[in-house]
Amino acid sequence: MSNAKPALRVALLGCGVVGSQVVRLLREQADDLAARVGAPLELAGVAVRRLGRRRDTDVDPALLTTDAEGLATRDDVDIVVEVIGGIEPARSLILAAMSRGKSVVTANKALLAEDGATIHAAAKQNGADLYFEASVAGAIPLLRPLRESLAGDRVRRVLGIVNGTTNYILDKMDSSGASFTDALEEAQALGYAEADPTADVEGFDAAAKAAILAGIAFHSRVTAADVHREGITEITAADVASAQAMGYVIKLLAICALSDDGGSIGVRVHPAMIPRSHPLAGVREAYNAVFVEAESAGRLMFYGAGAGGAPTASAVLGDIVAVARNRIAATRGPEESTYADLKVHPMGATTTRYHVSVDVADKPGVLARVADVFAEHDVSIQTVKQEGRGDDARLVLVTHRANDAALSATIEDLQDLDIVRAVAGVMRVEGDDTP
Ligand SMILES: NC(=O)C1=CN([C@@H]2O[C@H](COP(=O)(O)OP(=O)(O)OC[C@H]3O[C@@H](n4cnc5c(N)ncnc54)[C@H](OP(=O)(O)O)[C@@H]3O)[C@@H](O)[C@H]2O)C=CC1
Ligand SMILES: N[C@@H](CC=O)C(=O)O
Repeated sequence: MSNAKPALRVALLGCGVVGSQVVRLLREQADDLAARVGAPLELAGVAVRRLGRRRDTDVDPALLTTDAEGLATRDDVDIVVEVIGGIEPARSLILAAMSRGKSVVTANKALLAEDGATIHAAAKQNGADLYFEASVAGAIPLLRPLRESLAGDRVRRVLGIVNGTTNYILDKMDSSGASFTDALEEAQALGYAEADPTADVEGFDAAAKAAILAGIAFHSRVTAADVHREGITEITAADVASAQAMGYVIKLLAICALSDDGGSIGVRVHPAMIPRSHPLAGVREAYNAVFVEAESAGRLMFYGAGAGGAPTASAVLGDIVAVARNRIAATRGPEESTYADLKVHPMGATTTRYHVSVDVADKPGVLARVADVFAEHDVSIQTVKQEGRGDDARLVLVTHRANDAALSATIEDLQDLDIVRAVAGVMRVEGDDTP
């Protein structure tokens, strides 16, 4: 009598940048996967929007369908992998699959950050597995370490680069002086950018990832709407060059941090100047890197490919193996943990540092009047430099940490001073105090 377990059948919803690589890996690694799972994994079908479209890998045409719901709910399907993206129809498809007892693997950060509550509740109600490692930082194992390996610790901060497209763009602008538009086109051609790159360059993608990270790290429900978000579309080649001249590099950072009293969380995504000696400054191209700071573990760094078909498919495959093993063992992975129920505090209540360039009239008393405005808002100046420019001068100030609301009020009041020609640049500074 044979001990071979029957195959586990996988329905793939979406066969684009990520899905086509999932198909390839399921085929090329079939024997290894079967050995690791303890049963073969068989592709039951592949749902797409356009049947005739050219794919990046060979897909048996007999497996292709446009009836995603029919496939996701078929009786002969055990595992549903959603790599369509967006809110609908992805949400309805996942819910339909769970209601029919399927295990679900998804890479869909937009959906989890907007309506994770519904998806997690359905997983719980139906006793279904929900794995989503690929939704944050592509290939990097980050969610499972947070959910499982660090379950015995207290995370205080998660900080890093979680969007490959914007890192690619900022890196190209920094290393070759490329324009924003040229660098974005390259990132799109390489498959890093979302279908609509607005999600990347305006920081929505990073904000969705920050919401997922904060929710897991702090055992609370955090949605994309809770995240303070600024993108990189306003950053010019001149900003990049001026940061470079001062020994800084501009990166789009996601920062999720517990307040000092541990009673709330700050979750923000914005461009920031970091010193070129900081480890995040060396994160090039579409790579991602995330620091997790936990009370007992100290500082951990996770680094790797944050976007692209094959790296993301690696994370999807890892989840497929995990849910397949769970099905064979008749068990489930960990449920969502939101017991701490911490609230997200507004950006104004966060402490940050600013780098400010102000064009002023070059005459006596100007520096004192500018310094007075900072003092009125209780913002302490760390360094100030002055460059002459004919009748005008440029003051470049870097502050100490201060309340973000006080920093922005300082900028508003500076703009009202008669000796100020223009506030030429304002950017947050991170990393001087965090290697
Ligand atoms: N690209 C990346 O680097 C990463 C992506 N992700 C996430 O992975 C997911 C997939 O991304 P990606 O592969 O880049 O996206 P693509 O746009 O490349 O692929 C989307 C796929 O979904 C199919 N599709 C769209 N609408 C439907 C529908 N109504 N029914 C059935 N199929 C449909 C498309 O079909 P057709 O091919 O016929 O148009 C296409 O095959 C997203 O959630 C994304 O955020 C996560 C990490 C990294
Ligand atoms: N567009 C995203 C893809 C992965 O999530 C990125 O650039 O990081």
